[in-house]
Amino acid sequence: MTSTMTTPETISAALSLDGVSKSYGDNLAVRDVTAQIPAGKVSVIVGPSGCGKSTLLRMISGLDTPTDGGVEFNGTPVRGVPDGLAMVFQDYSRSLFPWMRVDKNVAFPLKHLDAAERTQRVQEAIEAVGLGGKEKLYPWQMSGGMQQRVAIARALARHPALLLMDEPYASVDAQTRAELEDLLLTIQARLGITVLVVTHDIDESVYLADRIIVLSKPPSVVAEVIDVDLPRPRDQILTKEDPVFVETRAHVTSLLRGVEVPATGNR
Ligand SMILES: Nc1ncnc2c1ncn2[C@@H]1O[C@H](COP(=O)(O)OP(=O)(O)OP(=O)(O)O)[C@@H](O)[C@H]1O
Repeated sequence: MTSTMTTPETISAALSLDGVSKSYGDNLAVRDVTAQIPAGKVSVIVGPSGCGKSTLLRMISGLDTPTDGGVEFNGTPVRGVPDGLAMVFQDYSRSLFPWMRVDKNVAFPLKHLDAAERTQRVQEAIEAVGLGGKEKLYPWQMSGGMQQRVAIARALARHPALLLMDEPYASVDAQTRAELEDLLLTIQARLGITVLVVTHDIDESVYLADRIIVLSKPPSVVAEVIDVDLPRPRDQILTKEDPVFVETRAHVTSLLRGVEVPATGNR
C-alpha cells in the first residue's frame, strides 16, 4: 500500500501483517490487512469505530487467530502471546488490581525474576512514568491519569520489545491525555522500543506516529499507510502548528470520511 504523503521507507519490520482477515460467523470484521510496523518506531492504527482495530491488536498479540493471513513478530509467526510483548488497555480500572499497592501492581508480571531484579525494575518503571514516591498508594487513591501511568509502568517493567496500546488515553481528560502522549514519546525515545497504538483520535495519531495505518470503514482494509515526517521531540503546541501536521490531519480525516483528498505535497 502506498502513501500520497510520503513513500514509506524500506524498514526493518518488527511486525508484518500479511493479508490478515478475521470473521466472527458471518461478520467480516477485518478484511485482508497488509502492513509493516517498523522496529523502534511509533506506529498508530487509526480507524472509525467498529472497523476492527481491537480485533487486529488481539491477533497481533496472539490472543486471537486470523481467519486468513498471518502475523509475524521479528520474522516469527505469531502463535500465542509472543515473548517481549506488553499491552496497555483503555480501561485501567479493569487492568489494575485494586487490592494491590502501586509497586505490587507493577511487580505482578515479574514473578519469574529474583527479588533484587524485580525491585529494581519496579522502581525504574515507576520513576519513568513520574510516580516516584507513590509506590504505596492503592489505585483507587489515584486519579485516572495516574492509574494509567501505573498501567504503563507495569508494561515497561517487563522491558518489552513491543508495546501495544489499545485506546490508552480514551478514558482520561484532555490535559492528562496530552501529558501521557508526551510521556509515551519520551520513554519510547529513551528505550527505543517498538510501539503500536490503536486510536480513533486523528490528532493523536498524527502527533504520536512515525507511521499511521489508516483503516477504512468495516469490513476494514488498509485505506493508506502514511509516514509522518514531523521532527522529534514533538511539542503539543509547535508540532500541531506545523503545516505537515495540519496537512496530514486533514488527509487522514478525509480518508476516514471516505472522501479522497490528495495531499498538497509540500514535502
Ligand atoms: N469476540 C467477538 N465476537 C464476535 N464479534 C466480534 C468480537 N470482537 C469483535 N467483534 C466484531 O468485530 C467488529 C470489529 O470490532 P472491534 O472491537 O475490533 O472494532 P474497533 O475498531 O476496535 O471498535 P471501537 O473503535 O468502537 O472500539 C465489530 O463488528 C464487532 O462487533
